[in-house]
Amino acid sequence: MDNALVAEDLSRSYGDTAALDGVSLAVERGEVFALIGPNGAGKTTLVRALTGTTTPDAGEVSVFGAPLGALDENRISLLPQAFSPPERLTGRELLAYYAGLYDESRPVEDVLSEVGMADEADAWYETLSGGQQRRICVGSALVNDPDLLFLDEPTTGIDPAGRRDLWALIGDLADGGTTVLLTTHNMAEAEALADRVGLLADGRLVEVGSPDSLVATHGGESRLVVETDAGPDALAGSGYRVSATRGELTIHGIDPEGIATAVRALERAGVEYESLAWTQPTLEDVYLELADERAPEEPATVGGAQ
Ligand SMILES: Nc1ncnc2c1ncn2[C@@H]1O[C@H](COP(=O)(O)OP(=O)(O)OP(=O)(O)O)[C@@H](O)[C@H]1O
Repeated sequence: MDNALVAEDLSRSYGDTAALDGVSLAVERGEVFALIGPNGAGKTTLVRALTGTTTPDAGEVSVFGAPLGALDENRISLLPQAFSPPERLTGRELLAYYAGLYDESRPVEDVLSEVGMADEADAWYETLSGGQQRRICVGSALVNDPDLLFLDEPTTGIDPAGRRDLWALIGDLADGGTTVLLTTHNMAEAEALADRVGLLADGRLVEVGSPDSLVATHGGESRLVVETDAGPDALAGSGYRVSATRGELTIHGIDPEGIATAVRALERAGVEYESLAWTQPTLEDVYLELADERAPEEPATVGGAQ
């Protein structure tokens, strides 16, 4: 396998906190790998250990087959989560400043247009909106045309249209052979971009797989969500597994071909509803299941097995 990045048994503690607890990971060349996990799981620490911006207590990192210390810095780039650029510079000047740090760099104008900032390029960075600033930050990570790009929460604060533009840009970079490792709290982002997703929890990589395989293994069942004031007993005796939250009944385990029958059961039971939505499990369900961010919700079984 042709790996861009290999980490073996990385550990990093801050006092009593084990931010990384034996993380091993390999990312193939040209792959987009998304790290997800709750606040404090260790994602930023892992990115920092992989880029040499923090030194792990134990473990090894190699990039393009060489130890991190021997790497040509022109080949990698990091968009950190927190970015404090020099003050009193415009977006264009900032990108030119970062471009000047490399032996070879891309034309600043090209990068400005890629991140959608060509029109605001002459405004001072500190006067830009949060999302516009984040776009300039993303641009600063692209000026050296890296082979391996680390993006720590790249789209935080960016509006939905801008986020889609950045997803397209990241997709294009990957299609062009750039390896991308990103962290995100946006599961749609991970699902849209990543070839593989790794879930970090308490400093450990607890699950790695393609979005589809993770959803198939951990996502749970398809379901029909009914917007109604009816309670969970409304379908008693029907054999459906039903759970209720305020204003909603969820009928679990409904495949597309079972939708019509479930709707007839609702009508037979006299359940009045505002809307119906059939949903398939997503990466968000996987996340909630694996990261255990909510108490497990056991659907009440009404009237026996379906
Ligand atoms: N410089 C530091 N000093 C002390 N503790 C730290 C430091 N950096 C990280 N930690 C701790 O290490 C743990 C992992 O933090 P990290 O920032 O890597 O998590 P994260 O998954 O990136 O979180 P978030 O999603 O909130 O950005 C946390 O408990 C954090 O408080």
